[in-house]
Amino acid sequence: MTPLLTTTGLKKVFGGLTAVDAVDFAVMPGEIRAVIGPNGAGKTTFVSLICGRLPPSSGEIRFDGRDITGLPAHRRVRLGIAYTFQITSVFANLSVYDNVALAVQRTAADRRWTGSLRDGVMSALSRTGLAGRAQERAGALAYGHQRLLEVAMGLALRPRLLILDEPTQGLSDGEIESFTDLVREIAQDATVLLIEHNMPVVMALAHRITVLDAGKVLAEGSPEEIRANAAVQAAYLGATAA
Ligand SMILES: Nc1ncnc2c1ncn2[C@@H]1O[C@H](COP(=O)(O)OP(=O)(O)OP(=O)(O)O)[C@@H](O)[C@H]1O
Repeated sequence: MTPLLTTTGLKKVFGGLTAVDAVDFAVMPGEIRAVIGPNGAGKTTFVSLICGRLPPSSGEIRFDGRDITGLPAHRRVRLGIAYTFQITSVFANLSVYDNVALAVQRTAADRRWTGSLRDGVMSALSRTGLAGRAQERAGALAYGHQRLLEVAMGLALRPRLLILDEPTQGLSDGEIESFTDLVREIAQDATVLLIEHNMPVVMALAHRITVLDAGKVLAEGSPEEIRANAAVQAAYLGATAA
């Protein structure tokens, strides 16, 4: 099987700071991959390079065998890369329904969604548990529900690779549980790249985990391997995981 996504020698330098430092990375189709690491490790910068929000300083990104390093973000969305932002990117004054409708329209314009607008919106809202809030103003939703709305907007883009950046931040314990089920369901027809600080969520969901530290890959492996890795414990896990 060939990887869906690879990065080779991927690097991002901000002034004197190397935020992502020569990262070689590969994700297989259908995988749920978690990227973890201490604050400032370079996780958000790394996924921003993958989705095209930031240009790399050097290195290469391939998606489905194709070199996408120079492609603008909107072209990557068309290829099936969707990124839910760490900072809520919903339109506060539009309804929940209309926010998702914008994503469905975009997908329909690319002919990647051929059903009705309403079916596309309601399917994404049902999967995220937001169907009952379709007519609410997005800005009036609780923070956790706004995060779910972002996931619904990401799903409406019908991605092959869904990048979730700290999706459980601000969710209650019950919401985290349903979110975990949702990610498993999403992974039945998409590949998931998950940046997450909540270690129980990471350990429950990820097939494999990549640990970044100071922009470099410190370790990579199954949840069991990462849990047992002494270098990871020293850099990170000891402080945050039970
Ligand atoms: N636009 C930017 N300009 C300058 N420095 C930046 C910029 N974006 C990020 N950095 C720096 O790059 C480093 C990596 O940041 P990044 O946000 O990618 O880390 P992170 O692992 O996602 O952290 P967190 O877990 O806190 O979100 C940090 O030192 C940060 O201050």
